[in-house]
Amino acid sequence: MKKLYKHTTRDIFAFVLEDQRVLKIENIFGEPIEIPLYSVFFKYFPAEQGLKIIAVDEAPADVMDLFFQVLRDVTGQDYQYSLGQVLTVELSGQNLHSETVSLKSKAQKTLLIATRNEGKTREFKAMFSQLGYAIKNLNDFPELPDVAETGMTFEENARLKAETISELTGEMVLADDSGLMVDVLGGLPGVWSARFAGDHATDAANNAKLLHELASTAISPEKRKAKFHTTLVVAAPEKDSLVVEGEWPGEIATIPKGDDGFGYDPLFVDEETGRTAAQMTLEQKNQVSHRARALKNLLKKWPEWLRQ
Ligand SMILES: O=P(O)(O)OP(=O)(O)OP(=O)(O)OC[C@H]1O[C@@H](n2cnc3c(O)ncnc32)[C@H](O)[C@@H]1O
Ligand SMILES: [Mg+2]
Repeated sequence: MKKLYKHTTRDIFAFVLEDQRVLKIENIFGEPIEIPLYSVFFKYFPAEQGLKIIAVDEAPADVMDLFFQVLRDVTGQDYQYSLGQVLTVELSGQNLHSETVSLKSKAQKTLLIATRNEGKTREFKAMFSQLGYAIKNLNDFPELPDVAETGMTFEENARLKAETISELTGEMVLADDSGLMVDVLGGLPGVWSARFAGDHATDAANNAKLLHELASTAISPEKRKAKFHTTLVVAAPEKDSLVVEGEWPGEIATIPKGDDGFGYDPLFVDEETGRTAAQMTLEQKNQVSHRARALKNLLKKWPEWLRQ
């Protein structure tokens, strides 16, 4: 028999999941509840075990309370917490953990993007803020693992990132796998864009390698045709993932230009305007980029997919 925990006054229940390292928080009747407990869960909850919390009404502070009650019970440690702008966890009067949090207001939804790339995240933040979503990425959850991109296609890698993190958190998760595809290089660097000049290569090293590869073979502009590609995957528990793509045609400049953006932006010349992506403001890039086009395709399918 699973041990069932219940909040002292509210109809909020919890039980421990054996052999499943997830934290699932469900709200039966209302909106999904956003509660900043993942870091604490992955840090302190016994390894190999998960927790499912079911709330009958939306009461984030009481869900917190029940979570810490269970944590104390399963660890035998007297963890205490306080919650304001910052969530702190204490043991025997000693501060163990501090994290800036905002308990979700009903109007604002949060979407987790399975990326550690702050350049991508900035672009998504701007695009999603117009849709009423706040964005978090994996840098907000240091306890979540890095997902190895072992796939040979953008879709395989985007699925790996979205589905792994969704399984671990029990939340809906978006992932982006993207890259630059240069015609004369047969589509390279493609899925290897982040690692073109070697594992953990800097953007500058990747750009230098690209210029080097094109120096002898591709002198004329028509030989320097390229496109940016994005595949987006949204994964959620008990659902088949949603997959969409977007592409942005252009060519590779002979010298880097512009200071904005990230990655290959200083070398990627937009076909329409002749400017590099790094010469555009974030807003301008978000009108035309591969990521923006993929998001547009996502928004066409997302509402129907959410209803399924
Ligand atoms: O996997 P995550 O954590 O999302 O971050 P990443 O940087 O490894 O991202 P990818 O695996 O999708 O690799 C894509 C690489 O392609 C490049 N890239 C993707 N989109 C870009 C853009 O909009 N502008 C410039 N370069 C981009 C950039 O070098 C990225 O590191
Ligand atoms: Mg990556």
